[in-house]
Amino acid sequence: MADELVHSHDPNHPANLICELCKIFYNNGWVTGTGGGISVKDGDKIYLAPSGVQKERMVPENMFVMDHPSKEYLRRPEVYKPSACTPLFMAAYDIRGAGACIHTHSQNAVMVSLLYDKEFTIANIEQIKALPRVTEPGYLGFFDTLTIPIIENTAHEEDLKDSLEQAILAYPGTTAVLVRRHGIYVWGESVWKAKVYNEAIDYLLELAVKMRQFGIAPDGAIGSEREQRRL
Ligand SMILES: CSCCC(=O)C(=O)COP(=O)(O)O
Ligand SMILES: [Zn+2]
Repeated sequence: MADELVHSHDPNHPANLICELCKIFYNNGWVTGTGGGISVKDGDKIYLAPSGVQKERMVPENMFVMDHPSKEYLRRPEVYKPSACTPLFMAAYDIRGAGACIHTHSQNAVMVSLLYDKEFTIANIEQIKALPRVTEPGYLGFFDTLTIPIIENTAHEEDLKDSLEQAILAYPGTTAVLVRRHGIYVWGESVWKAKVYNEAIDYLLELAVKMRQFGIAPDGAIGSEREQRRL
């Protein structure tokens, strides 16, 4: 097998990064119980994790490598199947030209998907400034509203492909899609941007759940929370 594709002493090699980042994600409760994962693109090569494994225990030799232009596997460990998230990751690469895509089973994402209908919105929170405008250069501002579409879950992860693609096209400004009762997909131009976007979004999802518990609308006008405190 083409082991040279995944063996490297460079900590920034995609096969090493996937293992390192999945440990961090596991410790955040984002990829526990084998759920979730991350894919990284390096030039024409797409690095993918195996399906159904403990994501925090993976080693570089477990990785699949796909040639993006031909969609042929350059490396395919025989004992595993590629992640069921592969068609979803491919949507981020094909439609948005992403450099990495993260999928988590964050409870904050699941809770928000239960509290909101078609889309999640939040405004006037400093952390929004970590997120990109996407349709134009630069980042959202404090007074902007972050909107993330929500799609319905399916019995099998790979069957989410069509609705995820539709959501990406319907929301050209989004860098994430929530999946009801399941989790979230977040992508970015590079692995580090995807990581930061996922962290910022998860922070905002958690905050929104807490705000709603206090009767504060996460996309409400500034000052409305003070009205709430006076009640
Ligand atoms: C309990 S995990 C169910 C499958 C799933 O939702 C997921 O994200 C993991 O898929 P993979 O094939 O990468 O293990
Ligand atoms: Zn999943």
